Amino acid sequence: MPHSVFVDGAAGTTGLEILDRLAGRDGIALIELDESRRKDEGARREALNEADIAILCLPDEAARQAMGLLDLAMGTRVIDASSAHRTAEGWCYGFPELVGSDRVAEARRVSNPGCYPTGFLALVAPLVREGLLPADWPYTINAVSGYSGGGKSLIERFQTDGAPAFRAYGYDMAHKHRDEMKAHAGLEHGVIFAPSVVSAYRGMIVEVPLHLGAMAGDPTADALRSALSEFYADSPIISVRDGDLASELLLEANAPPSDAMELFVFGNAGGWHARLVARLDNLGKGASGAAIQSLNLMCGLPETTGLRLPAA
Ligand SMILES: NC(=O)C1=CN([C@@H]2O[C@H](COP(=O)(O)OP(=O)(O)OC[C@H]3O[C@@H](n4cnc5c(N)ncnc54)[C@H](OP(=O)(O)O)[C@@H]3O)[C@@H](O)[C@H]2O)C=CC1
Ligand SMILES: CC(=O)N[C@@H](CCC(=O)OP(=O)(O)O)C(=O)O
Repeated sequence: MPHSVFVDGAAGTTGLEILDRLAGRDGIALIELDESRRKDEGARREALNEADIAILCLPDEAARQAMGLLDLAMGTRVIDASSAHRTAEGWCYGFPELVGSDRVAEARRVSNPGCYPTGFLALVAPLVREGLLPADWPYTINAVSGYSGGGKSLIERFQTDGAPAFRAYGYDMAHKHRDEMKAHAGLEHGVIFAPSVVSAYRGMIVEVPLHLGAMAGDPTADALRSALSEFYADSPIISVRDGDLASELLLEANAPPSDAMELFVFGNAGGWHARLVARLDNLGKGASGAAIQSLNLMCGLPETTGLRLPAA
């Protein structure tokens, strides 16, 4: 029997990329609502409850409302791409490399990680867990994203005459991703997060600069890189690159979709300064690709089925 899947918010940026990854896949039967019914509450209620798995690609408030439309007796499992449930009780954080594929495979409620937290957590969470980086450090994250990260409204803003070339934001110091980063890295302090947007459709670079020399235990950039390489050795999605090979990291204006994520650890000659960097597609491992990875696990399929990964 195929697994029936309903994407609520299928006409949005994340939803469309999920449909693209599901196109032509065996074992999946899509439940679709046409344009006239896609926001109709009754039609959505019916589709949500008919599905084996519902993927919510909605703004936070609409995602919470969708959860209220579910009849628990129907047993629909949920993957929520919004930030409504990322630190909520009873939800599995959909980052299989960090929480374990088995936990995602068995979960009834999976919260898809945010795009920026995906880069930050991939770099920092394993190193904190292994005691190589302190949990009580005041971490800072500098990041740049393609404009599709802001959904339809930001896409329109960046594709209209007079669009900015660069937009820095988050100056209220209260970006919604901060709690998610702190919670899932197991940190003691809130992070300082400096996000920005460039005039490229997709892609992001997330950087964590570190004064290693001021940390107890004197971790070195080489030690951090080795630990990450070992941690992700079996991952077909996350790879650790040799920092010596990169003197610059680029985002292409028209990059194709990718579900891969590359990690870099750059260190200075003395080894007391490091820059931990993740490069990923905000719509790939940062959103739609991650949702498909979780969907695959929940359906008992190989976790990379349907993902957009570069040829090995
Ligand atoms: N874009 C990205 O890179 C990432 C996005 N996310 C998250 O994924 C979710 C979706 O984001 P994104 O795709 O970018 O946003 P978009 O704005 O591109 O799409 C949201 C879609 O939801 C639809 N929608 C809004 N309210 C309702 C409702 N009540 N019922 C049914 N449909 C509704 C919108 O309809 P309409 O078309 O009429 O506006 C739109 O099609 C958000 O929570 C976002 O934070 C997470 C990680 C990365
Ligand atoms: C460029 C841009 O605007 N990005 C979004 C985050 C995108 C994302 O990860 O979405 P969630 O809302 O699901 O967390 C922002 O900063 O709010």
